[in-house]
Amino acid sequence: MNYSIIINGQEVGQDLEQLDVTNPATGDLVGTVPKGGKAEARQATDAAFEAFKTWSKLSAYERSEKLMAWSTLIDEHADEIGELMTREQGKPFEEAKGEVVYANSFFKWYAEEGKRIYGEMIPATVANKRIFVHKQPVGVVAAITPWNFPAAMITRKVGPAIASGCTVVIKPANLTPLTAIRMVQLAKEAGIPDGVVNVVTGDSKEIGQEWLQDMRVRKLTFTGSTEVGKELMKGSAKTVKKVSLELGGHAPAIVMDDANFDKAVEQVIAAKYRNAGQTCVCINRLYVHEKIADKFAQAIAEKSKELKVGNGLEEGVKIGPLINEDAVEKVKKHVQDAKDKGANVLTGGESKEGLFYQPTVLMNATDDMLCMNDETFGPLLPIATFKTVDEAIERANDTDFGLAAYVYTSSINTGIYIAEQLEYGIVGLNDGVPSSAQAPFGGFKQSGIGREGGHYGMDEFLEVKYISLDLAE
Ligand SMILES: NC(=O)C1=CN([C@@H]2O[C@H](COP(=O)(O)OP(=O)(O)OC[C@H]3O[C@@H](n4cnc5c(N)ncnc54)[C@H](OP(=O)(O)O)[C@@H]3O)[C@@H](O)[C@H]2O)C=CC1
Ligand SMILES: O=C(O)CCCC(=O)O
Repeated sequence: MNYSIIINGQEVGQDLEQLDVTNPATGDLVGTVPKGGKAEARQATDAAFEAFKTWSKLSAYERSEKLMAWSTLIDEHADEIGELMTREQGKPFEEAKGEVVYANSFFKWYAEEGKRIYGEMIPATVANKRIFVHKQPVGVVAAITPWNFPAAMITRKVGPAIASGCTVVIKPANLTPLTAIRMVQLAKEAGIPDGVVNVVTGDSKEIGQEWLQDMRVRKLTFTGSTEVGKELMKGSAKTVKKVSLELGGHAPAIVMDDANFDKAVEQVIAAKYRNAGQTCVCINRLYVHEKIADKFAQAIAEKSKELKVGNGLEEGVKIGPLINEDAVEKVKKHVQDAKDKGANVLTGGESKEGLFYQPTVLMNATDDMLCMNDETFGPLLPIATFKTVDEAIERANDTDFGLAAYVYTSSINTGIYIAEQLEYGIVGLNDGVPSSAQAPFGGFKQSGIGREGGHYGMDEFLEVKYISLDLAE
């Protein structure tokens, strides 16, 4: 099926060169999208800029109704969108449907939160003055999104943006653009006015450059690699845009000897293998207290072995394919390097035909291994041991990244002590799946700038205006 660029509510770009979107599980063609560039990016901005004039003037209640109508249509099409996502991205169908629900939770939450963009009145120094503070939508927003969460990365940017009165131009990843296009088609059906949400596929550099240099685009929101995030941040300086970046992670998990063993095993498995390990908050390295390390590692290996690898549309599959050959090569490189440096393979350690890789657990991981220093983005779990809490914290913090970290312990004091020392934006304390629409998601250090989710995520799309009134005649 041929999918289109959507600008001002119109499906365009059929006359352009078309890019193939393939199924990573089978290599089959799933659909095509137009290879848009500078011209389409500019037209999308024109549409969003025009639409902003009326959309931003609606009441929050009117915008909320439309966003809710869009979310209702997404609910009604959850199976269809989930299947499309599995076919273009690879994650198992149940997980893809779970992502649709998660994605839609941002629309539902922000449709309500848009009604609570409160201002302030601040006591003035002199009696005849009044100081009012209120918040206004920043304007046209450019959202550039990755392939690993084709629905949720759209909604957690677009939800708060349009709830607050902004309009949006989206560039989804060319590997997985179909989910985004399908959702934007539903926006029109739901009555979101033309031009409020536009989606452009194609040459990411050209599209990105066009938006970066355009003064009318007042905000850039990006999820993806740290390398591209840094380039976009640099480029945004030319027109001094507001910027939010959600970049790479390298999540550590610390398991104390007093942890609830079974729960910790279950949570580590959940936090490791979500989306075959291709999530920036997936556990990338596991530190287990030496007293329980062997037993814990064996339990993790047993559970990992049970996970069925295969095409995400097949019954019972828990681990789909990796996104492409580069991703498989990275996992292979990390496993080989770890083996060369003395790690023992407890399970897995081999790629399978195509883009599949077996869940792999390595014991005796050491701090000099690549997998302990670089985000693997795959189903690999290296396990290291530690003796003291402070040693574990120091090793967990010894990275340029700071997105998510995990702690497992039955002692609330130890848990809070560790959580407070960790230099991470998100800490899962006995919780392997901390992400949720109402909570602030984002990183310290080179994992990013700004937060998505919750009222923090709304602020990213708002300007603060201060009005000073002098009542003196
Ligand atoms: N934080 C996270 O959630 C994610 C982290 N990553 C990390 O990044 C690694 C690489 O993944 P990858 O998909 O290549 O991530 P990228 O950062 O390359 O891609 C993310 C998005 O940015 C676009 N993009 C790429 N280059 C530019 C540019 N110069 N100007 C404007 N837009 C651009 C991409 O477009 P297109 O792909 O269409 O060219 C895509 O839409 C992963 O292995 C992982 O480690 C990846 C995805 C998500
Ligand atoms: O950036 C990512 O990898 C998506 C995070 C998914 C989540 O919200 O947990």
